[in-house]
Amino acid sequence: MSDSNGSGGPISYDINLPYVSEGTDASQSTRYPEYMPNFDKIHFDPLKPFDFEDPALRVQDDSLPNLLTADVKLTPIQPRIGTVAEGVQLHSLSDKAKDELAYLIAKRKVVAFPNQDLIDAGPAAQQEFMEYFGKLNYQPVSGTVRGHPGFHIIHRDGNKEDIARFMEARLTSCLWHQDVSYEIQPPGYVMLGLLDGPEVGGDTVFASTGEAYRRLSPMLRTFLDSCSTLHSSSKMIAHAKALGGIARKDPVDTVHPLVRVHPVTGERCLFLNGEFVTKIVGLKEAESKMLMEFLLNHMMMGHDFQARVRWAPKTIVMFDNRSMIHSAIVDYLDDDGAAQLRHIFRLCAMAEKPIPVVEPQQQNGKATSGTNSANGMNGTNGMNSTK
Ligand SMILES: O=C(O)CCC(=O)C(=O)O
Ligand SMILES: [Fe+2]
Repeated sequence: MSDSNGSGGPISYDINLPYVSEGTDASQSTRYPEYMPNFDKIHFDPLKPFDFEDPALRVQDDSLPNLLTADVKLTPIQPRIGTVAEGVQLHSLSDKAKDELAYLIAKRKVVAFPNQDLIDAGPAAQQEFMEYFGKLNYQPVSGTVRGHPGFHIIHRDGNKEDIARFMEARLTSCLWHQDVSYEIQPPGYVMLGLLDGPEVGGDTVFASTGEAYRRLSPMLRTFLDSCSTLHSSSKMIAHAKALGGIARKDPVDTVHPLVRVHPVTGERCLFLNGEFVTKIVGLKEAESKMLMEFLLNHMMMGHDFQARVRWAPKTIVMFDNRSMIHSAIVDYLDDDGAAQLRHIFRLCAMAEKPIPVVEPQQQNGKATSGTNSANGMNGTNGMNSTK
């Protein structure tokens, strides 16, 4: 597919591919050797359909009394998106508080939790925590934690040659994407946990795909509401294999709506990224390429609907993969172009099959504008952004 990241070259996903080969002495390059990327040869069957109910829909009281106790302080990162939540320990939340956590993330889209005990609670506790929010994704190509296949591990330390090769044909390290968008039920709530990282740099940047949608003209929105796109993991898997990596799953190709309705907020969100989407179904090649480039550029350029998260070790960030597109920022290089240590894990909780605005049968001429309002909770809810 065409370039969406300003490099002029084809898009690949190799910035997340292994930088530590088997046999590397892990203890030299991390305080968390258990989380060094593992590439044991395991094969997973395709994900079967599963029932999903968003935990946020169980919330009765939008003041979130179980989560936002007196010692919790919420600070907005940007007025409408992003919150830093101090005083919450994810590890000790009740189920009711977890429902409210889902609600908070659905509303604010990305929430950072500094100083989390959960970081030191180990992979089993972290996986169990995220299983509350949906079925865990097992990563097809990237490093994981042995015995805990829900983990996707990024470990960068040095990697001078890899980074130089990666940057050879590109202008930026940014790869804007939604995680695992090619699955039939792609992730909703996603957790990132920083084990170790540079003092400055290595932020993660997020853009609101709902606000990106709302900025478009009503005429274009109506057209996009009826479009669908092809998401595929084929290229990522072929690329991993070409580099001598493993593939734990067969490629998955899925057609998704280009605009999806959020099951909690009712918001319509663009669902399109530069990593996995290969085309807009039904358009001619040039039309599809042009429209995808336009929409991706719009999301990447819209600094007035973006938020950047700054990290410190033991910070956990949770975000909503249905209403956000995001990118890592690899700017923590020394003068020689070698990366400082950054070691982070990701756990993705798979959610609903993306809800279209226009049901496919309506697209065949019966109706032109759908009004799938999902499950309410749209508009104000009295939740202050600081507490
Ligand atoms: O490293 C980061 O900041 C984000 C990583 C990411 O987006 C991913 O691995 O899917
Ligand atoms: Fe990601």
